[in-house]
Formats: sequence, C-alpha cells, structure tokens
Amino acid sequence: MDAFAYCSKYGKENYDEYRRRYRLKTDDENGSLKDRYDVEFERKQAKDVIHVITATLKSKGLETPFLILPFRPSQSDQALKDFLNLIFKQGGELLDADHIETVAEQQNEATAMPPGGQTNRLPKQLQQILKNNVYPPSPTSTVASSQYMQEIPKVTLRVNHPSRNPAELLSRVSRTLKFDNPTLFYTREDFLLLKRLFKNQDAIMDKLSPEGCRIMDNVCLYDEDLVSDGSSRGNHIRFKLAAGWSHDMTSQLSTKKSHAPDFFTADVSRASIDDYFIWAWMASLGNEETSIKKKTFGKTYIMEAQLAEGFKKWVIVEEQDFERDKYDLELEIKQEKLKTLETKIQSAQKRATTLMIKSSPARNDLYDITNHTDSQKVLPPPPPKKDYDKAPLPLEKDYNMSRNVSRGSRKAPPQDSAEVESARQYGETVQMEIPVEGKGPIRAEIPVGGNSEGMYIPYGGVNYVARLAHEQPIQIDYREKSQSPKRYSRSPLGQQLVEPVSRGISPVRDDKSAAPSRTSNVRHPCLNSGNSIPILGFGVFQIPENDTSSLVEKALEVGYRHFDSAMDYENEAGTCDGIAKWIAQDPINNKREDVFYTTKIFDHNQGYEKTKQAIKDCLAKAKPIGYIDMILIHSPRTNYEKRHGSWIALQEAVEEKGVRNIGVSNYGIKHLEELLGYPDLKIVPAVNQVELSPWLMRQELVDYCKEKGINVEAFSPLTRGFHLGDKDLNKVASKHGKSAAQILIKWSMTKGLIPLPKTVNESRLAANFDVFDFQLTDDDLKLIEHKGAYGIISERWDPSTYPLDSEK
Ligand SMILES: NC(=O)C1=CN([C@@H]2O[C@H](COP(=O)(O)OP(=O)(O)OC[C@H]3O[C@@H](n4cnc5c(N)ncnc54)[C@H](OP(=O)(O)O)[C@@H]3O)[C@@H](O)[C@H]2O)C=CC1
Ligand SMILES: O=C1Nc2ccccc2C1=O
Repeated sequence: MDAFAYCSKYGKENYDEYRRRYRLKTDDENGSLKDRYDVEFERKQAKDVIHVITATLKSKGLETPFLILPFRPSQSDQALKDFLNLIFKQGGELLDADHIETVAEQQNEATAMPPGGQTNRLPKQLQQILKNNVYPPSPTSTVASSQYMQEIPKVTLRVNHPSRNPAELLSRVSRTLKFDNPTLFYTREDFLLLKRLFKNQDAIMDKLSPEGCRIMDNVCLYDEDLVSDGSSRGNHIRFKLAAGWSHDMTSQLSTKKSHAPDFFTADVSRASIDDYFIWAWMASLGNEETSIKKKTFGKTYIMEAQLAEGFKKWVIVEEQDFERDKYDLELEIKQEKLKTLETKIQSAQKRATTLMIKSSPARNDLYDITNHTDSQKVLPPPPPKKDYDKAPLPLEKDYNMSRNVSRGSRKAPPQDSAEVESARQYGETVQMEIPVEGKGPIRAEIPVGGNSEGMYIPYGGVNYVARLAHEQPIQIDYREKSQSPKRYSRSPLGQQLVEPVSRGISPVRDDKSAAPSRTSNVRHPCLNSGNSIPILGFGVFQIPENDTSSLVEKALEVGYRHFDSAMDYENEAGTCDGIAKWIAQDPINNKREDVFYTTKIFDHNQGYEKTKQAIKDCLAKAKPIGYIDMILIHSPRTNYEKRHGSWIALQEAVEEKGVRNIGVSNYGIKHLEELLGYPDLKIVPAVNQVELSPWLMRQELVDYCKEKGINVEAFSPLTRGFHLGDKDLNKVASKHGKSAAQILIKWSMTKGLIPLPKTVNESRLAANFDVFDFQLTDDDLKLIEHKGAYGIISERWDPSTYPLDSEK
C-alpha cells in the first residue's frame, strides 16, 4: 500500500481540541472526572499478567481455577458470560459469575489466581472446552471463536516524534491519510470506512463506540491524571491498564524530543482479527510476535467505532518510531531523490532502446509499452497467433520412478553458470551514490535484502535501512511443543522421506500426473515452462518474518519442497533463509533444485518500471538461495497498461535468469484472455493461483487454464478452517481415518490442483503433508463437492472479478 506523508510545524496541533472532546465524554455532569476503571497497572505488570494467563491456560487448561479475561472490564458479568458462551459456542450457561475475573478487577495482582486464593475448579463443560481448543486461538484458527474472524484495515503511522496517546495518534492519522485515490486502498470498503473515520479530524472521537471511549479513557493520560504510586520520590506516572500503549516507549522518546518538525507517514494494510479481539490482542503481546511487532508493542490502538446503532467497525492503528528503528530521515530523503533519478535514467534508457528497436525493420512488431500514455489509448491487442503448447502429458514412468529412487543416487546436475552469475549479482550490499551536502556525492555500501540478523530494506520503498534491535525473548513458550513423530525430525540421509514415498503414491485422476521427486513429495512435471513443481506447497501468508525461517526449515524436514510467499507477506527473507539453512544442514542431499520457491508482486508494484525494481528486490531477498523458482503477479487489480508492463518485466526476468517461471494469481478468464492477447507475449503463465475448494470449484476457470496449459494452484485450500466442521467432509474423513484438513488437501490434488495449505502449528504441518497414502473415490468427491457454489472465504478478496479497463 502506498504511503501517505504529512509534515507539520512542531506544535500541539489540535490536541487541545481532542482533550476537550475527550473530557466531554468522561467528565460527569459536575465536570469532575469519573474514572470508574481506575485500576493502575504498570505496563510490565499488565504484560506479565497476560503472559501468565496465557501460559496457564495453555499448559494446564483443566486446572485453571478461574478464567481471567484481560479486557473489557466494563462488561457486566452477564455480558462476559454471553461472550464466553459465544466464544465456546456450546450453548447453555457455562459459567458462574464467580468463575470470571477480569484483569482490571485484579488490583495489581500479577498472577492468575483468583482473589483470596480460592482454588475452585472450572465447570466440567468449560474444562472440556479448554482441553479441546488451542489457546489463544489464532485469528484464523478453527476453534469456535474464530467464526467471527474478520479482516480489518490497519493503519501504520511512522513518526519521528511519538504521539502522546491514541487521541493524538488518531489526529495524526487523519492529517496524513489522503482520500483522493480509492484504488490505493485494499478494498473500496476500507477506503469508505477510513474516509468516514478520518476525513474529518474533529469528528473522530464522536465516532468511537462506548467501549472505544472507555479504552480511550484509560489510555489517554493528562497532567491531572498523574497517579501517585506512593513512592518516596513523589508522583510517579503510571499508566492505567490499557491495551497496547507503551509507557516506556513514549516517555523514552519524549525526553529526547528534538525541535525537528513532526514528520509522519502512514501505510494502510489489513490484518486478520477475531471479532472479539481480546485473543488477538493477547497474542500480540506474546512471544510469537515478530521483533518488529515487539518493538512497536504498546503503540497499537484498536479503534472500535460505532457508525450507527449496532454497527461497529474496528480499525487497528499502530505507531512505529523512526527514531527507535535508527531511522535516518536525511538518508531517506537522499535515497528518495536518488531513486527518482535512477527511475528517470531507467526510463530514458528504455525509451532509447525502444527507439532503436523501432527503427530496426526486423523488430518492428515489438510492442512498445513506453509509448503509451493516458492520452494514447492502447488499442485492444490482436488475438495470439497460435494456441500455446499444452503441458506435456506426464508419463507413467515418471511416477513409478519414485519407488526406486534413492536420494543419493542421482548425480548433481551440472552447475548452471548463469544461475551462479545471477546469484553473485545480488550481493548483500549495493553501491549507491548518495549526495551529501558540502561533500558532493559519496559512494556508499548499502545493505539490502533480508537475513537472519534482520538487515533489510523494506520492500516497495527501498527507503531505509534498519537493523532490528535484538530483544531478549520473554521466557514463556506459547507454542505447542512439536508432536511430530521422530521420523520427521532432522534425520540421517533420507530417513524423513522414506515414509511418504514408500507408502506409495497411487493417485487417481489428474493426480496421476504427479511424479515423486527423488527427495520427497510428489512432483508435477507439467509446467508449461518444462520445469516441474511439487504438487503440495506450504503457504506462508501471515507467518511472522521471524518465525518463518524455522517453520520453513521444519516443513522441509517433514517433506515439503514448495513454498508460497509474496512481497506482501513480508516474510520472503525468512522463507529463503529457512531453505538455505535446510540446504546447509546436509548440502550433499538437501539440494536447492529440489525446492520450489514462489513469491508475488503486489498491486502497487505493477507497471514495467516498478515491477523491474520489485523483481530486483525479490532477488535480493532470495540471495541465500540463488534464484527464484516462480514470480506471480499477485492480482489483476490495476489496469491493462500496468498488468502488461509487469508481464513484460517478468518475461525479461526469465530471459535474464534468476527467475525460472512466471505466472499470475487471482486472474479470471478475462484477465488471462487479455494476457494471452499481448502482442509481445513470449511466455504463457506457468500457473494461475486462485482460491479453490469444494465450495468454490470455479470449473470454468480451471478448465480454461488447463486448456491453455496453465497449471492451477489452490490458495486457502483449507477454507481457512471455515468448512472443517462440515458434516459430509468429516464423514469422508472418518472413512479414511484422516482429518477434514487432510481430505481437503487431497481433494485439491485429486482435482489436479496444487494446494498451498498454511499452518503455524508443527503437528498440523506434518499432518497436512501426510496425504499420500490414500485415495478419494468418486463417491467421496460427490459427497464433498458443492458444484456451482461460489464460496469465497473473504468477500473482500476476490480480484478474479476485477473489471477490465473496458468494463470500468
Ligand atoms: N494469491 C493470493 O491472493 C492468496 C494466496 N494465499 C496462499 O495460500 C496459502 C494458504 O491460504 P490461507 O488463506 O492461509 O488458508 P488455508 O486454507 O491454508 O487455512 C489456513 C488456516 O487453517 C488452519 N489450519 C491449517 N492446517 C490445519 C489443520 N490441519 N487443521 C485445522 N486447521 C488447520 C491454520 O491455522 P494454524 O496456522 O493455526 O494452524 C489457518 O488458520 C497462504 O499462506 C498463501 O500462500 C492465500 C490467500 C490469498
Ligand atoms: O495470502 C493472502 N491472503 C490475502 C488476503 C488479502 C489480500 C491478499 C492476500 C494474500 O495473498
């Protein structure tokens, strides 16, 4: 998402106005503060409480004497009971009021024990629920609470001077976001919501729900709110219990406040959140979070707006400090200028090349994208001259081969010198000329790309270089301990792979085309590029960058050989790092060429120039693994010129090596037709990655792709958990002694699709790969499939219907 920037003179801005408004809501009729939630927790204590609660719930759910909810203290007992009944979705009354405590009611208690040390046990029914669910549920997990999971807009504000409280933060967001271009937002709905909330600075507070006001009430600190902690040093400011507003970050920075003008930029993205965001909030305090998140911990405000009676909306607003990230504003401005210059040079070079090409009679059929401006409408392209070669049919021997292949027996292929060359090209640093005042240009080595030490240049911007501070992890392990069977652990040569292969792959239907590779997994030898692709991939969307590397490494140990990332997922570096580490474990047997790594270029990087740069950025992040197996255009949500420009850039990337296959994602038939009609088309997409499940079979699109030799990848193959409870699906699952998730993965493969399930859970990681020892029958398929249904999981993410230019 593009950034919006605002720069003001240093000053109080409209802060006083917010204060006034805020007071209106919190003062009583007599003008004195009515602070009903006057419970003081130091930030750290609150954090500790949450950690203890989470850890206790996870480790001994059954023995937890009380269920303690760290949020929403304004709720009545009845409301809490309703809430719990909804979360656990068991119906009926679950709890006595006695069994519920809220953190806010725990006066400075940093433990999860109920007052008075009672040790009442939870009612049986709740004990069962605790036993059978994972706590805290991830926003996308399948436990009952997650049926309310939704994606909401997230605004990230980067500032040089910290906001003093969320009210000021909201005011800054309002001054920063621009609403003149709806297409810069993920969805029109985000655009409309954010516009409604932030267009008018003065009206933001009026849009808060009563709960939103209560939270705001608790996190805004004014002079009058100073609370004595009784220490001899006199008044000591303590923050009230507040979700996500860091005391120490704010105070630390405010002491250093310089006189530089305020500067802030805002990014709009999206986040998945449970409707009852309590768990998500808890998770954000946990060990699982990335170090970036930890750094910004305490600077997140979840805004609950009420736009009409009963119509609530949430927006996450988070603040990051440039200063804390050692952000160098000067450097950024200089690099920004340099980038503009580079872009200009590149366009000039491109124009010059195009002119040369145009004057050459042999090349006069080349399509010159640089010639098209808004005033020069692009004519509809002619249809492609020939039908593209269908994917070569898989041979029977390809998949029989598996049984005899021993991992060490194949000779290493000859080294591809071009590949080595391209790997060398993307060094850890790039040389840049940076204009420095008074000194003229200096040549500097700028580190690029991600590595395990956290050196990176954020994608899309190439704006600043940040070294992430190493933070001491909190010593509570929230993750479930791996329940992977021994065979999946790091094992001697081939051991971990013996199981899936020796169980035999007897695919039915299109699954026939799968041929096992020498190392694991099955391969799908029919990309139209001539390359093969492992039929089952691991999707890494929403896996925090810091966790990605180890998860990918574990996935490789389990047998996965195919990873699906994207620039937008912000974990490409982690993915590549995991692959590289796995190769380093056993370089003789763990071969790069056995792994398939995909990334995607998001909408804001479409267009020839931007995609060229984005490809470079992707390659830089893929440096530890030398090359990229496939780059996809993430979605068609731009226009003809941009889509076309991107495709040309991708075609060039294949020619220049470094990228082996290219494809698209979320393309509908009309977008594919448009692409196949490019007059300068040289490469037909290897794949189209779209959402697919038995509730969204998209038969027409799948048939069309097959006819054109385009493989189809299935994203959200587990329907993000939404249908895992389906009765018929579970019937088939019990028949095969498999889980509903395994049946869905098998369904994709049986249909000739390439599923990309995601999980952060190690035992599910192994289970999701354990799908090669059974077959689905016609009757199974009949029972599972909902032909003609159009069950998109997230209504807000269906770019395959995005209008062509002619439909706009
Ligand atoms: N091109 C595009 O536009 C898109 C691409 N994708 C790709 O597809 C991948 C997968 O899609 P995604 O949307 O994540 O959805 P999935 O259908 O893969 O579902 C993931 C969810 O299912 C849960 N889960 C995983 N395994 C199991 C299991 N065995 N039993 C129960 N629950 C399970 C996960 O929870 P947990 O992690 O806690 O296990 C997570 O909540 C993405 O990672 C991405 O690579 C996805 C969406 C759009
Ligand atoms: O994996 C993805 N999930 C998404 C949700 C919204 C927009 C893009 C994506 C992905 O690419």
